Amino acid sequence: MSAHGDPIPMTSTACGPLTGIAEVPGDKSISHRSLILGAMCIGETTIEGLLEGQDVLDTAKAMRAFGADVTDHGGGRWSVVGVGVGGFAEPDGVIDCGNSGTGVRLIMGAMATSPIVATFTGDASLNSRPMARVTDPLALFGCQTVGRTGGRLPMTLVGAKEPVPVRYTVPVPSAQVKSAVLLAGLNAPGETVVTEAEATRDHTERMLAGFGANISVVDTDEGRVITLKGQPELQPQHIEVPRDPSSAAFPVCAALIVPGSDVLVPGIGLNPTRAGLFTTLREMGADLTYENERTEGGEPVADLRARFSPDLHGIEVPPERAASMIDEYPVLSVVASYAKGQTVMRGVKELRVKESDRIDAMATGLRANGIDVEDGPDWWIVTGAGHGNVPGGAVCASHLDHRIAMSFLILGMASQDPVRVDDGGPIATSFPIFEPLMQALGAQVTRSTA
Ligand SMILES: O=C(O)C1=C[C@@H](OP(=O)(O)O)[C@@H](O)[C@H](O)C1
Ligand SMILES: C=C(OP(=O)(O)O)C(=O)O
Repeated sequence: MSAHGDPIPMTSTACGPLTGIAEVPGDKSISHRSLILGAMCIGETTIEGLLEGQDVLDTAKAMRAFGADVTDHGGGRWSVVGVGVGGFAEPDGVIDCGNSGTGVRLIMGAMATSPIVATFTGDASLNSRPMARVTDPLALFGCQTVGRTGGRLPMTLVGAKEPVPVRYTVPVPSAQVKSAVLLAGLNAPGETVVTEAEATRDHTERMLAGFGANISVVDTDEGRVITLKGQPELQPQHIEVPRDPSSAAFPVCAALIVPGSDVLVPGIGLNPTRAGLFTTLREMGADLTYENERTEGGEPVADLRARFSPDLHGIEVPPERAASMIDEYPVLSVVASYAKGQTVMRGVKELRVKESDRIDAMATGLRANGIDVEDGPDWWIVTGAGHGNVPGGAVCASHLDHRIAMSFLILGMASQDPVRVDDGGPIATSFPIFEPLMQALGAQVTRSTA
């Protein structure tokens, strides 16, 4: 089933060269944070280029339920009139975050130190994902949780009436956990200190500083130590959301594997905590260049140019790079299928607790399409068939996971036989224009009967 309706079976058939300009939508991580931080200011935050994917729309709806005035002005322009730090109202109904781990975990953090009660739920995928990783540190602030066995949604949070600041070391590499603790720390008096052994995406830290919070980040032997002074008065901002590197990954990877392709993907955020895929692809021999490198809104940005790359070869992806490309492993495994030799991916246990078990979903679907994949608890190895030799021909389950659906559709763009996915509906959570954008480049992606 699709995340929000009937399943949408889709087929991808080998196509001629992909050419043109691929303007991918706004960054999903920054879009969620723009709405949530906007809701925590007094005054009006304006946003340009907001991702209007279902995940972010569900966060917008949630911010309204907590009392913020969120308006869609059309064309990706939005405004949020916030209620201030600690000003969240108690929602009347259940907060449904749909398919979005980022949405639910960040919102739980944002409400955990206010004296209100809120109940959260999501779709079948989200309701099977671990939430104790967030509710455990939120309990240290004084927030109570009642949920299903195993720390799953639906669950109710009773926000702390008299929150205390927290010192917390994040036990898994997760920007969502780090961000939930920082957002909770906003309404606790004194200093909240979060340590992460491995650097994860740092949008929350950068944006909190932009909104006027007193926040510092220090690199130590234990990792990154983030100190936030509680109870600031956040200042409303104007935010221009950069285009999403995780969405850019799809047209970029498609261009690398389809003979004759030459695609420009302009204005992509290349924050080092997000850009690991592009480094990896270049190490694999991809013809991928950064043009017009510049800084926008404090973030490094470039236009990516990807051309067909006939000499791709497998590599061992450094495990310490995993956090900076965590959402891109599914599509990397597709490029690895077209490379010569083995692509070895280790230190990626977190892939098993995303919208689906992404190692299992990709390994099963790639094997069905004639690719050799081995996998273990926190590793997997793809043995490439090389250009022209990827059989294809299978129907793949997308498991309510947008990145799995898009990855298999990319696989079919250069395989011997078409590749089908049982449900492309979840693509709308993060990349609602994927289908027309890829078609405009020359891809043959169609809705079909599976
Ligand atoms: O903070 C964020 O915006 C995100 C963090 C990552 O999740 P984890 O924190 O679970 O690694 C990533 O997979 C997700 O797509 C977005
Ligand atoms: C993991 C993802 O998102 P989330 O955790 O927000 O559901 C993703 O977009 O790949």
